[in-house]
Amino acid sequence: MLNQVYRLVDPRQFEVQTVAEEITNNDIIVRPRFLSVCHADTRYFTGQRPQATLRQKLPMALIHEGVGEVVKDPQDKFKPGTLVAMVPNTPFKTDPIIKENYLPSSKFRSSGYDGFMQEYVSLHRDRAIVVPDNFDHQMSAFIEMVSVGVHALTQLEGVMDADRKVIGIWGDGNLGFITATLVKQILPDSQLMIFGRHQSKLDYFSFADKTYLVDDIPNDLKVSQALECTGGRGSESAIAQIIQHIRPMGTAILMGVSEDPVGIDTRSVLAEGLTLRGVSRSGRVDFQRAVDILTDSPVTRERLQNLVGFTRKVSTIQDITDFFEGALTNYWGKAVMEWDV
Ligand SMILES: NC(=O)C1=CN([C@@H]2O[C@H](COP(=O)(O)OP(=O)(O)OC[C@H]3O[C@@H](n4cnc5c(N)ncnc54)[C@H](OP(=O)(O)O)[C@@H]3O)[C@@H](O)[C@H]2O)C=CC1
Ligand SMILES: O=C(CO)[C@H](O)[C@H](O)COP(=O)(O)O
Ligand SMILES: [Zn+2]
Repeated sequence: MLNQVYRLVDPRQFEVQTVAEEITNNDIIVRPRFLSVCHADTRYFTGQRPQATLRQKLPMALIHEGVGEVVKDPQDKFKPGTLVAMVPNTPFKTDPIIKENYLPSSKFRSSGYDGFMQEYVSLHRDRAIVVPDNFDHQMSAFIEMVSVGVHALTQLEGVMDADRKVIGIWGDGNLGFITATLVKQILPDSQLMIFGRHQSKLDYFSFADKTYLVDDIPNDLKVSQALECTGGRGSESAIAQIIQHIRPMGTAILMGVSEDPVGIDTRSVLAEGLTLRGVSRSGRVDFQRAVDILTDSPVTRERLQNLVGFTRKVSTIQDITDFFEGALTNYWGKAVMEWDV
């Protein structure tokens, strides 16, 4: 198949390249419909990754969050027109212990391998998860990020001690909001507290039990377990506050990506017997659990629809560039493009 792939060739510069692709009987062809931007994509778009990383990874199609319509299935199992969420992680090996998203042999789209900004995406058939008809399409575009939140909470469930009284989330942006909605479904008996930098963003977390600005947290406040959803330089102070406010032997799940190493007060981590668990990306099972939670919970779907922040139809390279520039200045919510190239 000859495919048109929209690749970032240099920071802020996209180019369409024609690529010959081999399709096997195990693949399906999907036409992308709604695509959502992750911070990882904006770091490539703006050239915030180190020069050596950019040299190694570009040219590359961005975007690892999206839904599309099945165009062709050689096995006729997916009907043409079926809406599917595309799983960006493509494993080539299995391991009894290491999950697919942590296997070094797996390929992750828009991080070294072409993402979803293509005319057609060829997917191994187990990388497509059917999206129910009653899901909002723009919200469905970021099911990948929901699956990351699901993966984080699944990891927390496996690691944490019996104290689930208070779950604290640091970060008042997209990942914090998604993870917060999931805490309400996965740990419904826990009190949910959000710690953020912007009152106007914290106001969106109306379903949380309590929200705090990070410079106004009571000294004696304690959380049982914590999730860090900040990233960048903000991770350092968020992790420091988590260490200060988590109960002894609590678990902190770290999700925010920082370009430079951040300092951690290991003396306190040791003294209090804390567990720090890193979480990155997600696998097929997390996507399926995410879709199941959304299917069973209309209120979660409604909350996540509130996270659609900036949308636009894109048809040309100029539209794509303008869309990414717009996503950079968008204050609240996910940037979702209707892919019409
Ligand atoms: N592990 C994974 O698989 C994934 C990781 N990520 C990463 O998660 C991070 C967050 O992504 P996203 O939610 O989309 O980004 P957002 O910018 O939407 O949200 C981050 C929010 O956290 C706030 N913040 C910064 N520092 C602190 C702090 N110390 N305490 C509390 N809040 C703070 C930010 O405020 P301000 O803007 O003022 O700094 C911002 O409002 C990024 O690094 C992203 O790359 C995203 C997806 C998956
Ligand atoms: O966003 C993510 C998953 O949804 C990850 O943070 C992202 O894949 C990290 O990739 P990179 O190493 O290219 O920054
Ligand atoms: Zn992402």
